[in-house]
Amino acid sequence: MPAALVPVADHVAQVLTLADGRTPAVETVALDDAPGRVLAADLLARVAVPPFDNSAMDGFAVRRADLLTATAQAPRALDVVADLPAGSAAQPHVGPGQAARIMTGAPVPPGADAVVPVELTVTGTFAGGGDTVRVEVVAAPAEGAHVRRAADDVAPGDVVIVAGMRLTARHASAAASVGYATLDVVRRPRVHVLSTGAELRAPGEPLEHGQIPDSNSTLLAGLARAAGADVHRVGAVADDPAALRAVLETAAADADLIVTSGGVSAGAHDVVKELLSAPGPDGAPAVTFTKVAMQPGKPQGYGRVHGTPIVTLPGNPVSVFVSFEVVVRPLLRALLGQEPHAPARHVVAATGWRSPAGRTQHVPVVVDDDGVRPATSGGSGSHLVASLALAEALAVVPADVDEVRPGDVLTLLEIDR
Ligand SMILES: Nc1nc2c(c(=O)[nH]1)N[C@H]1C(S)=C(S)[C@@H](COP(=O)(O)OP(=O)(O)OC[C@H]3O[C@@H](n4cnc5c(N)ncnc54)[C@H](O)[C@@H]3O)O[C@H]1N2
Ligand code: MOO
Repeated sequence: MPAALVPVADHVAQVLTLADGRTPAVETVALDDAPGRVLAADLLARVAVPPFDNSAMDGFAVRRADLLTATAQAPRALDVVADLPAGSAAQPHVGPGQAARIMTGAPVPPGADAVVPVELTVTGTFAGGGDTVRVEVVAAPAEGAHVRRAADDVAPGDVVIVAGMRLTARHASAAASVGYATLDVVRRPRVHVLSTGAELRAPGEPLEHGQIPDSNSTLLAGLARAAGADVHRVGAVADDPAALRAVLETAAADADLIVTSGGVSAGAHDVVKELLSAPGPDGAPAVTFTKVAMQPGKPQGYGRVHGTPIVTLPGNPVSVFVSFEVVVRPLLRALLGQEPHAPARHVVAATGWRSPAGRTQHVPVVVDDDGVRPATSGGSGSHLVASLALAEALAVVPADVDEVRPGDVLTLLEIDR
């Protein structure tokens, strides 16, 4: 009787042990280079946002108490004692019956407690050169009107970005706004990606009967790079144990993680399994090959080669994609000092489909207003690599469900992150 399939969560937990005891190395990058990187430590504001009380409008900084009775019929006149453009370092005192002309972003001067927009004034021309002119205000401002308070957004010492965050342009701009020109980020894990199979040719090469393009190494390299890794794509290695051994030795010397595809099932030429099942110096196999209760992606392996973590994925291209999302991405996240699993979202099925009993199904889906539906009529077929480009997410069907019905709630794995 065949051995029971390993539940997906148990397998992922085993693979994650490859990251145990590894502390991510840290490096400093300029803000422009920060998007795509992972923040190494909580970022505390060095300066407040805004750093000072400032005007939200072009107009006049005033004392509200002067203007309580101001209306269009009975405007209130004030003496204009200063002109404050954004960037002004001047701090003129605004006394009773006075105003300062002020532009958006300029510091609100001492004594003033509200800003009247220029549209609510009738004679707001300013003579310049320090001359005192008068402005008429036609409405009473609300308390603190159009004043953006210092530290409205964050105060010095506030946590602005938490460690482990995958940085975007928004994070880089937040860091700039609180006083940083550089950020400490996690060094990218070095990942070597290779494919195995005698049938594989490099993309674009002419194909003889029986041959196919190596699409898996392109897929894995792109996914790992987008997840934050520094990737070396080895490409395709023939089904030859000596050649594979040599490639793996080179990879182990350079990489933090090796990811392979193909050669892990029950075939006569499954070279990855054949080579790496052999016991290491202490007698224990360095790589464990197993069958996981998932579809696609059942045959899997994980372990170490010369001490370097390795994950061996099955060869079918959709299996590779699903395996990356389910198995490799959590490991990469762990190597980057992130929580292995991003928070799950839920969706409803817009249509029904079959799912293999006893295996968690991961179906490439498109996401519409009424829910998700398989991206191709072939569902989760593991060879449908060209149509995989249509997918917008993976829908997860639990192992104990063999039929999805319209309206069923499913977990959604986001892709292209
Ligand atoms: N007797 C059994 N046969 C198979 C089993 C099984 O349990 N018993 N499992 C099936 C499942 S499920 C999968 S998945 C595949 C996995 O096989 P391998 O990991 O050994 O992969 P290969 O045989 O090398 O290739 C499978 C398939 O994928 C194509 N392929 C491989 N590499 C690439 C690449 N780099 N780019 C594009 N396409 C690739 C390859 O040509 C094959 O068609 O085994 C089943 N068989
Ligand atoms: O589990 Mo295999 O990956 O069906 O296709």
